[in-house]
Amino acid sequence: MNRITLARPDDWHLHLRDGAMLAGIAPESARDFARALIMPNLVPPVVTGAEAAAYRDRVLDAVRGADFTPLMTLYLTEDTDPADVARAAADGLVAAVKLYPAGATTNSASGVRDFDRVRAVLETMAEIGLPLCVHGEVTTPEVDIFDREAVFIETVLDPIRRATPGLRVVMEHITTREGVDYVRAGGPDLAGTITTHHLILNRNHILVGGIKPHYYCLPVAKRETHRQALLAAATGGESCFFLGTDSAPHAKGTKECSCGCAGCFTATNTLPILAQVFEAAGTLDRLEAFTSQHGAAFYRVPVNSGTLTLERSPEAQTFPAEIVTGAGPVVVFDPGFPIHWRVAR
Ligand SMILES: NC(=O)N[C@@H](CC(=O)O)C(=O)O
Ligand SMILES: [Zn+2]
Ligand SMILES: [Zn+2]
Repeated sequence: MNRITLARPDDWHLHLRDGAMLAGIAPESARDFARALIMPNLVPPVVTGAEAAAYRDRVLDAVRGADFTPLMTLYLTEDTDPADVARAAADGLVAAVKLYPAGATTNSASGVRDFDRVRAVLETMAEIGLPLCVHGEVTTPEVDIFDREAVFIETVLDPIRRATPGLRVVMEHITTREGVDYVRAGGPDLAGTITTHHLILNRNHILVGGIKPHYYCLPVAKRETHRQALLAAATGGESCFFLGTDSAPHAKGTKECSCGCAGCFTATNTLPILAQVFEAAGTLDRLEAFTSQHGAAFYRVPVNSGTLTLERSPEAQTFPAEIVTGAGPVVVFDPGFPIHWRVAR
């Protein structure tokens, strides 16, 4: 197959930042994606409906003219007001609430420490059907970083779900076989997003032959067996798994330094990379389900009416190595193998 046409894709987990970074990188997503779920981990975070409305306007300014709808999220804190969440959902302003365990990842200092303190918000969300998106890692210093997702499922996520019947949950950027198995067994109220880079990277890619700061993200890539489980989940056609790129721009200098930031920037070339990965797996016919259908179904929005066509050429494609922004250059994810697909313009 040399050409494939999909309903326009959605990115169900995207970081667009703010200010000069937002202005520089938002077009990279708006070019190929019709909608994206915009993460609220700004500094300070997007906590209230009013803050989400203002941020949505800034995102719309940044993509000026593009056919792109930002779906906003609220950052869950121990002080979040359930009534404000319910209002923002009823107004169609927010599509989800995001749970960051305090200290788990980039800009998560305002996250949740005591899960009992967010019980009322979670109960309201269960009543109105508003999904909770979860960064699923414990932050306990004793727990090994490669085990943090699996331990989170057992000690945090499963208890929350049992205590809050009807709560709809998305386990974001799953990185382990345990995550895949938990989502698969979780029934219609549970889904999992999978990133582009976690379909490609295992932990060797980060560490063997020299440290690769642009392959460092959280949750960190795991052993090859876990990557294979993620690949089987993404390409297997099961409706509980869909694309959330977690494209997370950081200025080059803040990744290439002695304490580099976590995040891979994949917005620019995600769809060509995914076409290559699905083709290699012999499942190109399931790419559209992963990029454009399953997520829409979980979030109860129609599949996009526009289309996007990918075409294959014998020669490898080249993509920009960096995106220039007013906040510094952002290095574009390099999968480490040739990509023969490009988006037809
Ligand atoms: N994934 C990352 O490594 N980083 C994300 C935060 C996140 O999604 O956890 C970021 O905001 O940079
Ligand atoms: Zn995260
Ligand atoms: Zn993220």
